Amino acid sequence: MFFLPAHYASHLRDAADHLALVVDRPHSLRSPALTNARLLKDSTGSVKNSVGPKKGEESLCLHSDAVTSAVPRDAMPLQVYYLGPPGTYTHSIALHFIQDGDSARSSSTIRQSLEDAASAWCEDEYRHQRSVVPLALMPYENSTYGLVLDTQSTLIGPRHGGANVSLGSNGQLASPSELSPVVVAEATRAVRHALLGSRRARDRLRRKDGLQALHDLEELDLSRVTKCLSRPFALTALYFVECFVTANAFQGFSVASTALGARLAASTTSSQNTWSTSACRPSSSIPLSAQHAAGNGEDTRRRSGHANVGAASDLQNGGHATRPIESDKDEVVVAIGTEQAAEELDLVVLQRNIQDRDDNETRFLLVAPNEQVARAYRSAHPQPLEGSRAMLLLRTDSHSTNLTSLLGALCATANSRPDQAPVRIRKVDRKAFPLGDETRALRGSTEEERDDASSCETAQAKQGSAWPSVYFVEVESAVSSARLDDDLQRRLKASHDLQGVRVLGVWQVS
Ligand SMILES: O=C(O)C(=O)Cc1ccccc1
Repeated sequence: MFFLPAHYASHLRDAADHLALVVDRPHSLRSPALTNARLLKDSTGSVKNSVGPKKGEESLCLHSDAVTSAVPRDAMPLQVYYLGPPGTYTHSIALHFIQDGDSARSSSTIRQSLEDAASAWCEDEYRHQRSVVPLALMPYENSTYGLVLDTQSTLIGPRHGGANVSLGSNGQLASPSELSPVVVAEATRAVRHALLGSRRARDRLRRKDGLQALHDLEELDLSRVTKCLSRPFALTALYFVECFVTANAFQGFSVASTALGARLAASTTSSQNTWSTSACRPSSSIPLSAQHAAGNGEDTRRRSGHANVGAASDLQNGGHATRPIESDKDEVVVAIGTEQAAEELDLVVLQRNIQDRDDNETRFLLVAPNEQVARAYRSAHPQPLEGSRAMLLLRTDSHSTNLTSLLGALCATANSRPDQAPVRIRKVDRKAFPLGDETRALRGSTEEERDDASSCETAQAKQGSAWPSVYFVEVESAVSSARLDDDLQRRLKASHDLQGVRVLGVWQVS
């Protein structure tokens, strides 16, 4: 595979009538596809496109026998870790994203996906080889629900979020220096929620003849549902859930991922419920994450484009079973998730498209566990010359931080110097650490971390209700990501107002 500037695409379109033309989504995580034409070797020559074009931005992906694959296939394959088990939204984005030779692997939590990527890198190091570029794919924000808090905590890094040494699923240790997340790409995808259940659940929900329809949902009487499992973003942001879960007084349960909810719903096939409170919590206590084993499902993209899905591990083995969730023989448990989860788990789609809005989207970030991996990714995926975005991180001890001077310094420095590219501040998010569990997590195991934590708490005590916070500042520029990176680093060094700001990643956008 090789890359051409986008304007060559129209010439190729005219000239190569034996080539099938495909429009590839420009903001696919496969970064070169963002603005460049891609030529892919394909034995069928048929149009292949699983993701459509977006808002008129097009890059062309041409398939033909006649074209030799010129993207360096000697480049290391990507290994993309995602929040599992297979069938999550993140999984489906990972599948869209990976190509020949790349693989997607399931992790139990969002944080674990980064730790797994870090330990895959360490494992290679240990074997004195470089076989893969391990990355974590993380949902960052949903247009209806908002920010994904576990992703934010993970991006802040182990120093601020918990343990400073972590163990990947492969048992490999990743040290703090190996876990320093760097964002390398992003993708935004529409969310299509489906209501999923077992065949038994479907049979129990079927309306009996003569029963007055309570709502217009096919022949199913959803008022008979007793429990609904999903990730908080689906449980709390749906009018559907409000109507059928809350109004009918059935309980919503928050689980670590939508596919985990589906798996638990699938396992409720007998009157005796088999899942435990360690796997899911009533949604009133959102946000909570089940720290369950999510299976070691691995998808390896084959030339045919199909994925091999690995077997899922037994959920009950990974958790710390406490007490079973109360259930009786009339239990009807459903889940909200992807239609792919129904396929993975042999569940029935009880209702599709239950999202509030069709323009509901989730934005995902592709994250390298450290700068070395980010460099390996970038060298295999040349960045285009224009259009980039960066995420900056600022940790403060209070919420009275002078954002005006911070943001002002970011822009003023840039705009007042002709040799620097204008930078536009796109958005600012904040993750607060109120005195509580998260602040306690700041008490790391090293002296430095304990000092950090206690200085936060002292500052809080002095300032009354002030919370230590981390700000995520996203900036955009028309220049290349390499140039923006250079510019930002220089600005951070030059401005006193920007002390303490760290660049969490610079990547291309179309
Ligand atoms: O649970 C899932 O299916 C996920 O992929 C996680 C997630 C969390 C928030 C928004 C989108 C996806």
